[in-house]
Amino acid sequence: MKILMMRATCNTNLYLSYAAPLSPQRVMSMCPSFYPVQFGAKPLSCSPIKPQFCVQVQAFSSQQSKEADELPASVGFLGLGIMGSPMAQNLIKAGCDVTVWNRTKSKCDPLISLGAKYKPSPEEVAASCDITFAMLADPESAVDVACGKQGAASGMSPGKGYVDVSTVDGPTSSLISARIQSTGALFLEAPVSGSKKPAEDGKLIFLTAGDKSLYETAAPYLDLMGKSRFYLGEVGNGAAMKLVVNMIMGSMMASFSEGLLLSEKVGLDPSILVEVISQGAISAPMYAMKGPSMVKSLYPTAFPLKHQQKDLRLALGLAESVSQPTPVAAAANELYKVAKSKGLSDDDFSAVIEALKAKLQQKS
Ligand SMILES: NC(=O)C1=CN([C@@H]2O[C@H](COP(=O)(O)OP(=O)(O)OC[C@H]3O[C@@H](n4cnc5c(N)ncnc54)[C@H](OP(=O)(O)O)[C@@H]3O)[C@@H](O)[C@H]2O)C=CC1
Ligand SMILES: O=CCCC(=O)O
Repeated sequence: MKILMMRATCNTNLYLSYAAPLSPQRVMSMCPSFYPVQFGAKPLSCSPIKPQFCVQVQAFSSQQSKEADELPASVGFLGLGIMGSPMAQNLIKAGCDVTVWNRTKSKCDPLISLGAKYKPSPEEVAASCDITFAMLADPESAVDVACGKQGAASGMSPGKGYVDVSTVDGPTSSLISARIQSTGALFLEAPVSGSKKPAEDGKLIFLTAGDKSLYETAAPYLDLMGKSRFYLGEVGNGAAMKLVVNMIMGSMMASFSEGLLLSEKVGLDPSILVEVISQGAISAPMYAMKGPSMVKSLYPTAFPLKHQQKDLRLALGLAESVSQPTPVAAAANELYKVAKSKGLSDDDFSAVIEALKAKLQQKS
């Protein structure tokens, strides 16, 4: 039985409380950059679900409490790559007391110039902050920074919280959660939907799961970095939601690449294909944003291809764990692997089109 309650407040914030399965429609609603979603009064229809996918969802489409003077806590930020840097910057710009760490120290410097404090290890950041966020490349680095030597867990204690916003798989998140909780501290996973520009604009979508009280404490910070947040229940659900979203995205990009190349091969102008798509039912901001540069064989990095391949690999593992066939994603994953082998790991994931070009050249 589904319950959907919506109410619009006078300041136009929309609060949506939704007790429902993790339906395909919910996944769609969490990737608004790919498909326009309309919340209606009518409940979305859901297919039968497995108990492990039953979650409590609370979504806040928000311009909520963004006043830094109401934020007493000191905040740590570990991992200052493409995403972590702008996210930490938004906290600093809002007036938060932020302490940063990054493996490559030079990436801390611009943030220190903006007013951040610096500590030389994750342990020292965690020891000096109330809440510590981590935005790391992959499961290995997320575990290392949280649980390794001089890792954040060594600096955690009761009263503190650790919020991992990296994209990892559920088992990795559970492992980090257990280590953090063993110190008496609280854990929340909160991977994000949205890329470099939404990170800069404070418009990310947080897919959170884990300790509810930490979710509530962290909410004002999430709102400084994002435009909405979903609370999905127990640890692993946020990771799973993120992997499903990125599995869809990876396949979409591979399919788009095939279309661009096929249009060219049959004598059409791929730029016109981009325009045609933009006006129809399959239009997506992702195609409109990446298409014009893909036509010019340019791939300025917003989401590194190596991370997209990592997400497909982890999503396929998730599917395997529940015996769910995912042939389209598996085929897409092979293309990203080819692209990696051609040295495109650090290009944008739209460079996957080069893997198809390479296949064409092999044939001719
Ligand atoms: N870019 C995007 O559009 C999005 C990315 N994500 C996810 O967010 C996470 C970060 O992505 P992004 O910022 O793009 O990635 P980057 O590759 O730009 O940054 C990765 C960060 O991880 C650090 N790191 C890597 N390996 C280690 C290690 N062994 N020990 C310690 N630190 C390490 C890097 O440190 P150093 O600087 O020293 O290399 C850097 O701070 C990934 O999980 C990604 O999948 C999620 C949404 C969108
Ligand atoms: O993990 C990367 C996601 C990129 C996006 O949501 O646009």
